[in-house]
Amino acid sequence: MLLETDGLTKRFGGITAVDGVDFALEAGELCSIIGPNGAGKTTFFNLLTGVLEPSDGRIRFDPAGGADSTGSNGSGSAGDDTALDITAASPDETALAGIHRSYQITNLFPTLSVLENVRVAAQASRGNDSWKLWRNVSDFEDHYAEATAILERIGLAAEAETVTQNLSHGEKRSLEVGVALAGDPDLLLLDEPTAGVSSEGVDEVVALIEDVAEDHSVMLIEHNMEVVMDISDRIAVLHRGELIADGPPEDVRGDETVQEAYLGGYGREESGRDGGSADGPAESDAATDGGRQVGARAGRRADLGGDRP
Ligand SMILES: Nc1ncnc2c1ncn2[C@@H]1O[C@H](COP(=O)(O)OP(=O)(O)OP(=O)(O)O)[C@@H](O)[C@H]1O
Repeated sequence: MLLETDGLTKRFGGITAVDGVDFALEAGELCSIIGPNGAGKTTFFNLLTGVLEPSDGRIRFDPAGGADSTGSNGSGSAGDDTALDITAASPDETALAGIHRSYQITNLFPTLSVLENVRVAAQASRGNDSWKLWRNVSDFEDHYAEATAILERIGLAAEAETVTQNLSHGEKRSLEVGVALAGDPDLLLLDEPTAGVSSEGVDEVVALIEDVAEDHSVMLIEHNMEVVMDISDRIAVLHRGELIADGPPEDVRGDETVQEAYLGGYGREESGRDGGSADGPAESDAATDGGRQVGARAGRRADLGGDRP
């Protein structure tokens, strides 16, 4: 197990934003967190990254156990000796432990170049030592090389010298993912990476998430249900701070409680149109919906393999 929460709770005065959540993530999973506005999704991310301290409960993170479990279907446990208790960790500490995050509202340096945004993140991800004035010049070269490789991966190599504020909204969201990738985290938390992105841009951001999920564990907050149903290995549903469902997309889509709390009929219509396929929307349906190719994530892995720097 890579990440485990046990009774995780956050209260703000009389509001319980996250309410006794028991959640676990296996290494290599892409798990989407969905739920209505105010369900507690961002608060959950804020707890996992140390932005907020829990009122109750515990968070454990086990990159070593997670690494061991890759390929063996999660034999490690966050209860093993290698697990870190990050319940009270600061954002710096969770980042150094291997949890990086992108934000709902863009969090880039607008006047720096695209390359500089990633290079600075690569430098910062090495911890405080990398800021020392007498640091080795080869550190700069390493950070530069890492940033360049990340730009290749996120499709922004041609924009390396562009001032960030001149990027399109979709490109900025991709760059956010690039910044989160710097320092090679074990777990990436992506907060609404497609928010505000045009339909053509959504395709690119989704392809990037799928690519990144090939060699990282990913948790994704996303309101676009087509994206969520398409790319998730698993979906966890929060409602009024409680985890009301947690399972594969087809199970969550068919869950009556989830339908009532959030989906409001989504997927029932899909089942009617595509003959009840459990693998998500049919290709023909998706082609009329923004032209985006859909299909089970596992089915696309072969296409994506080997393209990365
Ligand atoms: N710092 C805060 N102080 C007080 N209440 C807060 C704070 N942050 C969040 N809340 C409350 O906690 C609840 C959960 O909010 P949260 O932002 O986590 O929901 P969400 O599921 O991310 O919503 P959205 O989809 O709209 O982003 C809401 O009732 C919200 O008003």
